[in-house]
Amino acid sequence: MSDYAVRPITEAECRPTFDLLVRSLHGNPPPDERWERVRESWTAEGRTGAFHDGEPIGIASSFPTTLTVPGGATLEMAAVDGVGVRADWTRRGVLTAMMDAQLHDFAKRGFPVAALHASEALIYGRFGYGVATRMATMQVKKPAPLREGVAASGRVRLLSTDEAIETIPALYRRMDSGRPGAIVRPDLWWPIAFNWHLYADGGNHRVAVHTGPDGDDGFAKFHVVPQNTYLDPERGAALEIHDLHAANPEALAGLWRFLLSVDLVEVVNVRGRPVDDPVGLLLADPRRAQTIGVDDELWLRLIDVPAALAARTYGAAEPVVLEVQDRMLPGNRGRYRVGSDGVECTGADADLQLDVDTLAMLYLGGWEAGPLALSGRITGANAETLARTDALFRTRTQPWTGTHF
Ligand SMILES: CC(=O)SCCNC(=O)CCNC(=O)[C@H](O)C(C)(C)COP(=O)(O)OP(=O)(O)OC[C@H]1O[C@@H](n2cnc3c(N)ncnc32)[C@H](O)[C@@H]1OP(=O)(O)O
Repeated sequence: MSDYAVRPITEAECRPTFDLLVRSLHGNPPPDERWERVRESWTAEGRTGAFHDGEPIGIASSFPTTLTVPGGATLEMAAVDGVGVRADWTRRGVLTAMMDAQLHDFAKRGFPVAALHASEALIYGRFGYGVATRMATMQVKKPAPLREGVAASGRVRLLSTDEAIETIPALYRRMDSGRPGAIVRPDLWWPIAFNWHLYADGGNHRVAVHTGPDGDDGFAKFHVVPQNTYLDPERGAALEIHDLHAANPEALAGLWRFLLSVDLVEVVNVRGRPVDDPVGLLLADPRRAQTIGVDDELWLRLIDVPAALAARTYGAAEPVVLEVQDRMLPGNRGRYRVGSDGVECTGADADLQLDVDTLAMLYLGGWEAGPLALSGRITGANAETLARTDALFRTRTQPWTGTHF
């Protein structure tokens, strides 16, 4: 029998579990004033803790949102936003116990999918999470003027902290990209993930908004980091973009034109962009923009495989029969016939076998079946079956979430 208990946290346990999370990520727990700004975002609902003698030793937190899937439908999603185990309790199965409790809780509450961003890539595959979207890190070296003829006729203005907190959530809501992988940012996301960084003690980020003919249609949150030193006093700063969303090509170009024009900056860095981000194509000299890394973004967990498979659309191809394994949620095990006319459970012979984490990788269209087979994640398929799988699962745009949680 274990010497800790895993259970939902109470309201009184919100702050100690938040502090535990922050400490597990090597941060400093917030003083009272900062805690006041985020406490409404960290309620007891959806938070599972591990306790020893009444003291929290682990936390696995989540909030409800929705995920856009290929074809444009949205699915209720549990967003796992904070996982940590106290350093003196690690590698004793605390996370495993919390994940088990959390997955069954999500199933009971009717979430067909869950997702997270992983601090390390070795942790979550064992619990059935697979990398469903990837993100690019890009760097633009100045000077980097836009290509002649790029339409960027709108205006960009900087917001005060209060204006940003007031206006950006509504602007983001209006900019539904329809891209597979996008999520709704619920009210509780903003204080903890966006507003927090606008205050001097949280990062001093600035927010720029683009206005086109129909009103505000894009924004960028950024932060300028000095790079000058005693021996190199004139070195330009690095401008780091933390959140960039545009409703149309003109807004995207207008925001980039502004960000690349900020004085005393020699380089603009941006993480978390879609892997098909077009910034290089906007520039007169495309080599000024480089993709310097591609990382995993959204780790997706299919909680209810039949419901998730049925929610998305598929390309035109003959059906494939997938045989799915799931160690933690055995109800998902089985064979599914996936075709352009829909999905059904079947007793037919399987065309290929895969685990539920690999199915999550295919699900939003972020991976081709070939590399998944070459790496042993898909078994039993010949080249024709893999081509058919791609024709069914491939999406028009690369999936991208663009919201960190
Ligand atoms: C969604 C998010 O919030 S991501 C943030 C995750 N949190 C952090 O990174 C904070 C710092 N780390 C921690 O708090 C903890 O180390 C955790 C949460 C990552 C892991 O918690 P633990 O209680 O140690 O995990 P647990 O003992 O259940 O380990 C389960 C398995 O995963 C493995 N594992 C756990 N963490 C890691 C890791 N960081 N790297 C490699 N393997 C790991 C264990 O070795 C174990 O493997 P086994 O089943 O083959 O023996």
